Amino acid sequence: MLKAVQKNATKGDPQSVISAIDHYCRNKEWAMNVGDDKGLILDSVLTEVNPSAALELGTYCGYSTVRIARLLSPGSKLITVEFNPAFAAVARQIIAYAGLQDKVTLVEGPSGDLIPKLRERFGVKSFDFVFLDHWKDRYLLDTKLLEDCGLLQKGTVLLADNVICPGTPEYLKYVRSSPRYESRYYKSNLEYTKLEDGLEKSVFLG
Ligand SMILES: Cc1ncnc2c1ncn2[C@@H]1O[C@H](/C=C/CNC(=O)c2cc(-c3ccc(F)cc3)cc(O)c2O)[C@@H](O)[C@H]1O
Ligand SMILES: [Mg+2]
Repeated sequence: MLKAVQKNATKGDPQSVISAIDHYCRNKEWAMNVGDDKGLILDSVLTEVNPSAALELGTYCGYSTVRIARLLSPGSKLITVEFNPAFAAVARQIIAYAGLQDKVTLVEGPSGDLIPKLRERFGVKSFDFVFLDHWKDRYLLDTKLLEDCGLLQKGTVLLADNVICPGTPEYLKYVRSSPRYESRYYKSNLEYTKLEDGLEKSVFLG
């Protein structure tokens, strides 16, 4: 994937990096990026929220990191969390190739350990936007951890990938039944396939 970006994308042009990855993953080797179909929904929700402080759980190779960071207003920041050093190393290069390194802080380690430290380490008061795309059985745990750490404020938008495939049943049940969230499902398809998948947008009500 990184070679495809270096070969086919233009340095400093995030859209060309996104297109290079999508082309590679559609034609050469599937990978678990949010992809171009769900990516358009991510773009529109992000543009609507226009966050000054955004969090991504599960950087992987940085595809959604680039999608998010390219749409941030000047001065806004994205913190992305990844515990696999090999994936983090690739992501850093892809983020830098897109020229977005000044907007992105990639933190290496498990989300459960890092979330309670984000305030003291990065001076984050709270997040306006959270993209969940890491291990599916961590979505609910980490959402509750974000609540308990006071990192969500009234109006914070959580956007979760893969709520159908592979699926995140407990997380969905929680955000759809809790009076503290206003939740909505955006139907789409699993990246680079015709299978159904979708994103769940949940607004924290405080
Ligand atoms: C607690 C903790 N802390 C920090 N980093 C963490 C972390 N837990 C995981 N990570 C990191 O995040 C990524 C993991 C993403 C997991 N995503 C998926 O499993 C996934 C799978 C599919 C899929 C669908 C149909 C299939 F047939 C096969 C696969 C599609 C997707 O879009 C996915 O996101 C990966 O980079 C991992 O190191
Ligand atoms: Mg995903």
